[in-house]
Amino acid sequence: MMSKMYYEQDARWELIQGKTVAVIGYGSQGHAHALNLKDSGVKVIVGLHEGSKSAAKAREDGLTVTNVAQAVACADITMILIPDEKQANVYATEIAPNLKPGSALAFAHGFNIHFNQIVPPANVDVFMIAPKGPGHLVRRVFTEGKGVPCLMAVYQDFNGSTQDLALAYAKGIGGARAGVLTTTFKDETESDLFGEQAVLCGGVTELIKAGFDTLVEGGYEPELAYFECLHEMKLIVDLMYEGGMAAMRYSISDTAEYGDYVTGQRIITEETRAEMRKVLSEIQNGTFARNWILENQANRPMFNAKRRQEAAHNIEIVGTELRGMMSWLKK
Ligand SMILES: NC(=O)C1=CN([C@@H]2O[C@H](COP(=O)(O)OP(=O)(O)OC[C@H]3O[C@@H](n4cnc5c(N)ncnc54)[C@H](OP(=O)(O)O)[C@@H]3O)[C@@H](O)[C@H]2O)C=CC1
Ligand SMILES: CC[C@](O)(C(C)=O)C(=O)O
Ligand SMILES: [Mg+2]
Ligand SMILES: [Mg+2]
Repeated sequence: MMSKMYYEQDARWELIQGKTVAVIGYGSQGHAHALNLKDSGVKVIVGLHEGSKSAAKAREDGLTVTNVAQAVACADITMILIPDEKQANVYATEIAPNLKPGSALAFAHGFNIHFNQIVPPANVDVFMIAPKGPGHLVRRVFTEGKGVPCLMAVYQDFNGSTQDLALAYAKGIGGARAGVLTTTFKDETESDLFGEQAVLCGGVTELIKAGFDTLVEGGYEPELAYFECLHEMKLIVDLMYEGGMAAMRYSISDTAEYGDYVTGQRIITEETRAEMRKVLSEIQNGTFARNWILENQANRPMFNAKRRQEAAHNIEIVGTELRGMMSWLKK
């Protein structure tokens, strides 16, 4: 059975009204949560470290900025929105010693709780509101009067109303305009990691590059390969986003639809599906989390090398040139 979906009218706004939210971090999610909450009438303090690059931006945006310890000390809700790999250390040194008993600790992703990198004290509420979209869209769609759907989970219910508090928080960032689905920290963490690795980020970028490389190796112009494999991806995904696969297939030619049916399964084969199951099991058994934690402890040798290699791929060079000519992409 489908989990219950909550909307704005289900939220008990009085639980967050008059409260102070410390948003720790002012990056992709941080700026969106802080600004959306402020626009919803919630008191927000942004907590950042000494010498933070984003502090000036937060102040320019009209927010109060302090160090992390001070922000946490006066907060009723502390939302941790710094990178996952930095959270455990900042939690131990600056957040835990300043958490008010009876306050709430909140996350937008369950990694650190689920994999035991953060173990909260028993006298706080612990919840998650995880927007199912990038932070910049969480802000953009809010300013357009819409919202990004969110997952909601409660890990610890000290005050007895943590789920209602979480829902009020989701309303404050605009998520309840689109719908808020209940889940657990475990299910959000595992499904989010799987989705971004196998489908949304890892899967899609490798698929696009493989298509681009095949066309270029076949003698076609890189510009043509870029339009075909990357640019048009958004247009096709937009149709699926709006109406599912059937709506996309309604809009494309029957030739494309026939090609879709006969070729798709030659690309995503049983071998690919078996590998997906392996990826999922390595997420579930903690192998991925351990590797990511160790990679950071080693100062990211693999991550940094891969970032450099990926930036040098021909599709990025051609894409930068072509996007420079797309007047509609310029601010
Ligand atoms: N990115 C996304 O859209 C999504 C992210 N999430 C989750 O949200 C959380 C935040 O991710 P994301 O928004 O990508 O994070 P970002 O990488 O965008 O966070 C960067 C922010 O954290 C600050 N920061 C870095 N180190 C510290 C520190 N030691 N103390 C205080 N502030 C610090 C940075 O400051 P500085 O100015 O110095 O760089 C910057 O303001 C994660 O749990 C993630 O999994 C969930 C859904 C989607
Ligand atoms: C898809 C990547 C994501 O999970 C997200 C934007 O939802 C993330 O961790 O950034
Ligand atoms: Mg995600
Ligand atoms: Mg994620």
